Amino acid sequence: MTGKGGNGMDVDGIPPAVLCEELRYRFGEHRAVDGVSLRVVPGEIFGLLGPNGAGKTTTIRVLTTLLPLQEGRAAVFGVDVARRRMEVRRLMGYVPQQLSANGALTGRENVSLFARLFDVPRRERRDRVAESLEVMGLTGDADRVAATYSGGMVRRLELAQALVNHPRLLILDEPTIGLDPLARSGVWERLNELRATTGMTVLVTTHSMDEADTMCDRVALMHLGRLRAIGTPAELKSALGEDATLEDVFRHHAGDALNDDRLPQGGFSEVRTTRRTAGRLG
Ligand SMILES: Nc1ncnc2c1ncn2[C@@H]1O[C@H](COP(=O)(O)OP(=O)(O)OP(=O)(O)O)[C@@H](O)[C@H]1O
Repeated sequence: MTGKGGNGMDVDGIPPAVLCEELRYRFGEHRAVDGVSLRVVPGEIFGLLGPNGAGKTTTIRVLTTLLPLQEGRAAVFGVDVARRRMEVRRLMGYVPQQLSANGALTGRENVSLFARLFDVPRRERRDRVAESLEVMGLTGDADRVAATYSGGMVRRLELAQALVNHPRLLILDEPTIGLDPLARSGVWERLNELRATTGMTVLVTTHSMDEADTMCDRVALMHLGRLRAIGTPAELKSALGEDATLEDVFRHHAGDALNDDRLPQGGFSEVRTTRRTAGRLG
């Protein structure tokens, strides 16, 4: 990681892909995000980890400008999230936890819709849509309605939708939730290829410590609105002991939060965790 200079710039003059400084967000009296500071280096896959209710989605929603910035500072490639919202939106692709594809449309129609929403110039749309579908391995299935796709294909379709904008930063909220191991590795394979070919920065939230360990360059462990640890998976594990897993690291910093029923999880999170993406489209 490069060193830190003044006004959020890294010393080599390149702004971080994501910068959060003392970010806070409250829902009424409840502090969902409580003083989060982090920087994501351009080109890395950065994992924001934590149990239900940790504040991951709220952090992401502030970064994507879907929630207003209440306190602190956030910037994407040096562009201030509070003051230059439209510019920030143009820099990023976002795949939320909620379904963002329409089962009644074909894969190609779904991606075309996003190309229009993102204002991709009309003469470039066809090629951009085809390119995004190709990158996500969906060319052969592009003209089938999405309701016939498997869960893994739906997730890759949602990634294709987010990519049609040629974003510099891709933000993914639980991209592999509800998918079987094969579909999970399919999604990660495509993300890795994408990063290798475009140098795109990826910010991903996940509950899965195993996935984060293998797939992320660096991770931040979040619990009850605060960051408890940040570093490469190897650094975090070796600081704890020779055979430590990332899950051990998490337990060290956050107790038994990974399966603590007393946490403010809410029924909806439970449903989200277990539902199958394909089923949602049927
Ligand atoms: N719209 C809302 N109104 C009130 N409280 C909310 C709202 N959205 C989230 N919260 C609360 O804020 C806290 C952080 O929620 P958030 O969704 O950011 O966590 P998370 O780490 O993304 O969890 P999950 O993995 O379940 O998505 C939780 O306690 C949650 O109940």
